[in-house]
Amino acid sequence: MSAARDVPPDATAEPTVAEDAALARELAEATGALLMTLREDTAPGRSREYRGDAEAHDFLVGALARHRPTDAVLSEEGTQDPAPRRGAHRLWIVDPLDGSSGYGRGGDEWGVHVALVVDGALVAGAVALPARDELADSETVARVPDTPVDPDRGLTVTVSRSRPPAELRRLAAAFPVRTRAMSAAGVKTLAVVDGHVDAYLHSGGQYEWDNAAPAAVAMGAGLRVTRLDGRPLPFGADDPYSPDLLIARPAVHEAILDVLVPR
Ligand SMILES: Nc1ncnc2c1ncn2[C@@H]1O[C@H](COP(=O)(O)O)[C@@H](OP(=O)(O)O)[C@H]1O
Ligand SMILES: [Mg+2]
Repeated sequence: MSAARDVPPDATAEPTVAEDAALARELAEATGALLMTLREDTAPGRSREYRGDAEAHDFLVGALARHRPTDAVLSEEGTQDPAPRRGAHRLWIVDPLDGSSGYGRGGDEWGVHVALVVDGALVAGAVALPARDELADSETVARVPDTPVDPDRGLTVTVSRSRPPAELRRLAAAFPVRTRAMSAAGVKTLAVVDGHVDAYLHSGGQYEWDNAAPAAVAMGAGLRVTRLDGRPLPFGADDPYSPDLLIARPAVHEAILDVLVPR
């Protein structure tokens, strides 16, 4: 009997995308539960925020090491040295606690992000918003209907509460724009996925851990996710800086890019 036949057919096979998305969901939910318990056990303030960041990171990265021991991980709270993840075939990009200052204060606009990039392409992700009882993953999220833009009604756009994008003014010159300020990238993204707003627009900077899992869920829902010039978001770069983003259903995405990127 050959050595190859001693190995069960799928023993060395990679997990499927559905298995990776299910793991992302399971770990986002479990990390969120840990953060809910910590929030109940601590007083509002910076100490709760710092403990949330650190304890969620330790739990999530530990769980990934057990479930996917050979995969690389980029976490907001982990090492910023790109060497261990450079060129990784499979790279998990996680934000153990996005919207950490709101978490520290005791609000509900915060979340847990878990995403997987394979050979530089975003393939799966999950976002948990535990204080809002929301959990979504790229495989099971419902498709958003691509309703056309009504130019008279205009668009509702969610933006950072603390750092609203300068591009809003250019949009508002083209059609009526109502803005909805929210904290945390996952909160804003799920507001688009749930149809509460038409688009999430951000500029002025972010990091791959802020938008990888939200982007995966949004793409799973049939939304378009790009930079503000229409190029794809970067994932797996040595520098995890991610300058800007636009998440919207295709008809809205096109209408906004028509304004922002004169063609
Ligand atoms: N201009 C900027 N530069 C760097 N990070 C930014 C940024 N604007 C937003 N972010 C990050 O993106 C996440 C969502 O921000 P916002 O709530 O303002 O939309 C936050 O992550 P953290 O909460 O994990 O730090 C925040 O730090
Ligand atoms: Mg973040």
